[in-house]
Amino acid sequence: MLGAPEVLQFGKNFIRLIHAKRCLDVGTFTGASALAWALALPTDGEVASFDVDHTALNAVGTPIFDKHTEIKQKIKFQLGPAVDALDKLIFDGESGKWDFAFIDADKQNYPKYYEKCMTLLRSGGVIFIDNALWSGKVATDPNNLTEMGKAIDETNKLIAADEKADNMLLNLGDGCHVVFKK
Ligand SMILES: C[S@@+](CC[C@H](N)C(=O)[O-])C[C@H]1O[C@@H](n2cnc3c(N)ncnc32)[C@H](O)[C@@H]1O
Repeated sequence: MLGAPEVLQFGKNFIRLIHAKRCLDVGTFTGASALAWALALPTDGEVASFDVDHTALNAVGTPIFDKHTEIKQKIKFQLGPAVDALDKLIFDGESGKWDFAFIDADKQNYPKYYEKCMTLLRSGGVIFIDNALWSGKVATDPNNLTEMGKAIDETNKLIAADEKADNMLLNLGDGCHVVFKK
């Protein structure tokens, strides 16, 4: 599912506010979130977008990106598990060199995505975690969560307890957990 338009717009505003140049996009789907970040970045900005499946990207996003090469040249779409891709960036010495991350792939891996994106972000960088309220269930029905809901709840608690971060969990879209790396 696409990120909610208000979440994508909010992210674009943050990217401009923190003068971001390098964005991690965990979960490509059609490429809508990668497009949003690319539109907010300067000409020399870059988005690394990860997904295990490029069916939706090829069907919906690629025909649009092909017509707009100035946007396409800012985005690198990588096929494969995002955990592996983030680990490779860390292995390649990319820690502390990214400005913004959007976490919006498989929910079970959210805690791992959070930790890896925190490693990759510079001080002052920002992470958005999408679906952080999980239709409100993490607040209203915390004892009856699915495995996906439990992973989101775990991530929210991990963030709240993280001394390396300041955070705000917003009722925006399906919940947007905004994290500031100190
Ligand atoms: C909610 S969609 C992403 C939507 C996109 N961020 C947007 O706003 O347009 C989630 C995506 O995560 C991908 N995904 C699922 N498991 C994954 C994994 N292990 N690694 C990378 N991507 C994964 C799915 O294939 C799906 O396209």
